[in-house]
Amino acid sequence: MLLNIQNTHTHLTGAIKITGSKSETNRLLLLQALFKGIAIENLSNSDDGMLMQKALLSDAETIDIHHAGTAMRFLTAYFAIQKGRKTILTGSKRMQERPIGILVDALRSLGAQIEYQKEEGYPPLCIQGTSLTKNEVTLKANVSSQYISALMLIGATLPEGLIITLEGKITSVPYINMTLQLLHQLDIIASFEGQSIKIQPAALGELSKTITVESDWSSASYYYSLVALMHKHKDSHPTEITISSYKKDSLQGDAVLAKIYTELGVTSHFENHALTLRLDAHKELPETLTLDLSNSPDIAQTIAVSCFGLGIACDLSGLHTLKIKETDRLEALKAEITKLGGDIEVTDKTLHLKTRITPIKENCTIATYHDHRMAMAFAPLGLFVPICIEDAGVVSKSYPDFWEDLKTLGFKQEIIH
Ligand SMILES: O=C(O)C1=C[C@@H](OP(=O)(O)O)[C@@H](O)[C@H](O)C1
Ligand SMILES: C=C(OP(=O)(O)O)C(=O)O
Repeated sequence: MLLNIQNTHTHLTGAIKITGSKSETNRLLLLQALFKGIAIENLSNSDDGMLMQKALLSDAETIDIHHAGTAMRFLTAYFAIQKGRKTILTGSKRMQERPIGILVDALRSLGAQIEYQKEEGYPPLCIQGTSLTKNEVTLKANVSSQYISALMLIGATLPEGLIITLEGKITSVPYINMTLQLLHQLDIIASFEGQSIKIQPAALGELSKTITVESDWSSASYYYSLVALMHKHKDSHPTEITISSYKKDSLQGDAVLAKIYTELGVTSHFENHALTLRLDAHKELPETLTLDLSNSPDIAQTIAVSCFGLGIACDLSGLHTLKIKETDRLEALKAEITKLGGDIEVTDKTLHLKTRITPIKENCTIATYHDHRMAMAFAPLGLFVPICIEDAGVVSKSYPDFWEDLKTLGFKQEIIH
């Protein structure tokens, strides 16, 4: 579906309800399958969350997880400990290009039986479930934190628990802390200090807990971007978008958005789980926004596009994980921002955008590369020019209601056949 979107209104106000964090949902669903007695509220309605749920309920031999990277990694650990069960775990063409060797090696060193079906180091996997015999493992921590969270999630089910030693610079640290905090909420004794994670064994089936998932902060990023981009109308009506349900003390690293976007003139106000984003029309924008995003890789696209829209430069670092996500996000950003008239350079871990001196090109078609975040990150530019988003349905990976929610903010949308 090719979608042409635009918002010519000179003011932006609205209230939007976003469903639960995809990351928290994926963790809690897996923990729920391992430890009976967990109830979850405000689950994510994302495709990835649904796929995770379906996979955990299925007794089929072949499980296809499509584009859901977190689910792929977590389920590899889960099926590795399903004694006596054989599972072929596969995914989309892109999933078969996303590396999983570090996790497979770690699980094998604990006693897991996992074979590659096609290329060494990549899905699909043939997993023969068994009891893991060891309780100590060492793995590289600089490629994806999902490998580490996957091990942490099964750690408490092992008879002696699990000690994980991390090698190298740890990437996406808040996601490891999120896993740790959720284990704590289930009264599992676990620690993460320096390069070492320790998980104590826990009794299976003894829990009785209800956990409410906070709404998804990565999805909130697109509203931060919209409010920031209203700088062009700063002399007109107040800009204010309320999103729910959020809290100040989040488990999600992407909550750093509140701090980052103050630089771009967006203030955040929490009240009774509602988060109101307001434009601070007097804020003087920086010439260059400089950020290390190694702790919050999923908001890199939003921030790059916000800066492009505002016409300011940005220097983003810590982007080494972007190349192995739904697409090579660095190359995708470069291609699409260039198409719109931007001057952008990328390396394999950084992005440098120059101050924009020419107007944004109108009626460009943004390619989305099977990546939900490409579609959603570029959509706010519809505040400036009509913009076409290719394969707009791709947003369902994390935020199926995105286009409907944008409509409520006055975005006109036309499907082009
Ligand atoms: O654990 C998680 O829920 C996630 C971890 C991050 O991946 P990396 O650790 O590979 O950066 C993030 O990009 C992904 O969307 C979700
Ligand atoms: C990278 C992402 O997801 P995953 O790795 O779970 O596919 C994402 O949602 O931006």
